[in-house]
Amino acid sequence: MHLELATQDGHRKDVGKDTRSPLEIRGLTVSYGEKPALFSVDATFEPGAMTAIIGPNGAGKSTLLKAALGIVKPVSGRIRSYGKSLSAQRHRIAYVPQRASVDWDFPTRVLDVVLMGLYRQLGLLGRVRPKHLEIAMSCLARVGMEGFADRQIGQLSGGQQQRVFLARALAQGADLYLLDEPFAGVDAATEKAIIAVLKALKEQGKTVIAVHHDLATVPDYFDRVFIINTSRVAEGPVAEAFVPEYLQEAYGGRLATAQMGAAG
Ligand SMILES: Nc1ncnc2c1ncn2[C@@H]1O[C@H](COP(=O)(O)OP(=O)(O)OP(=O)(O)O)[C@@H](O)[C@H]1O
Repeated sequence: MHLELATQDGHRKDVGKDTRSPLEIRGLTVSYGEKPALFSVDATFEPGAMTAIIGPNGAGKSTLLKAALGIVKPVSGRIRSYGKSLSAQRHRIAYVPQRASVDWDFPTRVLDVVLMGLYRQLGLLGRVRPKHLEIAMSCLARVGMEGFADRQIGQLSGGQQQRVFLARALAQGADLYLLDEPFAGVDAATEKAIIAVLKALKEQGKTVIAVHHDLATVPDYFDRVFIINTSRVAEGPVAEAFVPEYLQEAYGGRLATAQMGAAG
């Protein structure tokens, strides 16, 4: 059974762990044109774990996250979250999109981006109260960006932008965090800061699923991997699934390149 209490800041506090899979995918096929981007994918993500989604370029990793969020419509398949339909659980899922997919010229303050994470609490009128500002500022502090609240997002570095989007996800107080290449184009300090935040979320029993490219850091950062190349190749704990046999199957001759990319 799963119980939730509302804390003073309005965030949910879990008093009993939800042991149901935060994301369960069955027979998922997605197609943008004739060739499927995902074909008959099954996946059961473990609650409270950090899972890396890995696979070569064009393998369908981003598409898998987008389908899990209902952003792209599948041709067929079923997606459940914590035992219920996606629409019933959407509020429990936070998303940090690929940085390249965001329009950074849009005139928005850092603080406003983070406040977007509080959309459920702000309600239809969107009236921002002191408690909302407090939550937003504390989320910015968690990613080391409290000094940038009044800046325009377009004026930030890539690493700073990524931290702000993570702060927005934190403000949502979600249980499942989906991140699309959170370390792409960020500096080493930001990468360290982001991984620390993600590990802290895991300590709180949250689930983290991230599309990840750097194979060298998989064992340090993640508990589990989901390896994909249009279809599922392997899924499991790093020690069992992150092995040459499956990596070779997914990357083929591109494995050497992927590893070199990871090392460099
Ligand atoms: N909006 C779109 N319209 C048409 N084709 C698309 C679209 N988005 C993705 N695709 C295609 O679907 C396939 C899977 O793309 P996706 O971005 O999910 O892969 P990926 O594994 O995340 O790739 P990468 O590692 O290069 O980011 C690719 O062949 C891509 O070209």
